[in-house]
Amino acid sequence: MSTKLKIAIVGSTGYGGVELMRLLQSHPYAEITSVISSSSAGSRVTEGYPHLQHIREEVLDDVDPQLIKQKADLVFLATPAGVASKLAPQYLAEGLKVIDLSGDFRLKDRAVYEQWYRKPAAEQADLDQAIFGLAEVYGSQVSDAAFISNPGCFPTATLLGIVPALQAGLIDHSTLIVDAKSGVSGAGRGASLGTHYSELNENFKAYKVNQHQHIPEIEMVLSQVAGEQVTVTFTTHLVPMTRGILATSYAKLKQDVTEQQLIELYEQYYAGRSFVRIRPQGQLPATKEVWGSNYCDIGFSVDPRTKRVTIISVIDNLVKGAAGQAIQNMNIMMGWDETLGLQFVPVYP
Ligand SMILES: NC(=O)C1=CN([C@@H]2O[C@H](COP(=O)(O)OP(=O)(O)OC[C@H]3O[C@@H](n4cnc5c(N)ncnc54)[C@H](OP(=O)(O)O)[C@@H]3O)[C@@H](O)[C@H]2O)C=CC1
Ligand SMILES: CC(=O)N[C@@H](CCC(=O)OP(=O)(O)O)C(=O)O
Repeated sequence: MSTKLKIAIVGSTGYGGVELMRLLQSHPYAEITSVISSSSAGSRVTEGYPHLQHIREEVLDDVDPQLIKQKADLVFLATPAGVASKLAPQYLAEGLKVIDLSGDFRLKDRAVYEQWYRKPAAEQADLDQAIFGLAEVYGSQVSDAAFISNPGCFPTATLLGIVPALQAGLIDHSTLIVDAKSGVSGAGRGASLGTHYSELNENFKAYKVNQHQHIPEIEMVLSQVAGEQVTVTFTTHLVPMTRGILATSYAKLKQDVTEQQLIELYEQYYAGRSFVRIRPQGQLPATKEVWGSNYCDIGFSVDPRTKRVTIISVIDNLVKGAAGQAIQNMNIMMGWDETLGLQFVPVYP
């Protein structure tokens, strides 16, 4: 390919933005041409992130859509909730492709967004344009898109773990319970009481119980897959580690199924997809086994006593849960192999 796709990153001073910068360095067909900050335009990326000494476009630009249009073809938005709903329509109007990492365009019902995010929702016409970028479930829609709403980190791990079993009619969805744990980088770079060292270290806590904004996103997809309304009990926990999400999903089985049958079902469902790895019988995944990579690893345990299945799925929240999945979506949008620039082996130990 002679000319590379030009990329702008809004929110490049945050964790999602900086992870996009790290990953895009090794993309063969894309190059970063603008890094953008709403609060520090004119300063240098390396002031906040000295590990990025080699970045060529290191002076931060402003969020101005016309400036970005001159410099880029595609914009990643890695901004807090409530920002992309205003910026994305402006970038789309300039003819830019947009991939939003926030929750602003995932929930198609404005009232549901406002209930869970407690912010004004995006306009309905913009919501209708945005394709929910869970490629392993909605692949063909992603390949036709110019505007992608990247899934949330917890929904990515949870949905990839549950969807094949639900679609095959193997689980009673009214019994679904999901227990999810995240490393602290999931909360972004900003300091807060709940995430500073002495609150987090040697500690393990549940948060946003029955109030997490990812509950309606998980229910939206599971309801589409089941063809009827699905509700879940979903509890998030903060773990004193930097990266990683582990989701444990429990459900009653509707029929006798062995672990080997589940493995075969999932391998079939994800055939041709590069980033979901199904573990062999008796092996359950851990967060370190996907650290720094775009993989989602899934393992099963069936309990014949309770007739329940336990599904464990793990991702790196900043890669498959955010920047890596966003680049995977960019690759699919552009008609490229989904693995371009993402063929990392997890960092271990
Ligand atoms: N961290 C994670 O694991 C994941 C995060 N996400 C989502 O991705 C988005 C980014 O998350 P993350 O990088 O962790 O968050 P951070 O808090 O680390 O960074 C967000 C960045 O957004 C920029 N920003 C803030 N306000 C505005 C504004 N009004 N206009 C433009 N830019 C603004 C800030 O940069 P500046 O002040 O320089 O403009 C800031 O650096 C969030 O919506 C988050 O929920 C999704 C999946 C996983
Ligand atoms: C550890 C931690 O605090 N994680 C965040 C993830 C937030 C996020 O990614 O939010 P959106 O997907 O809605 O943009 C949380 O649980 O709220």
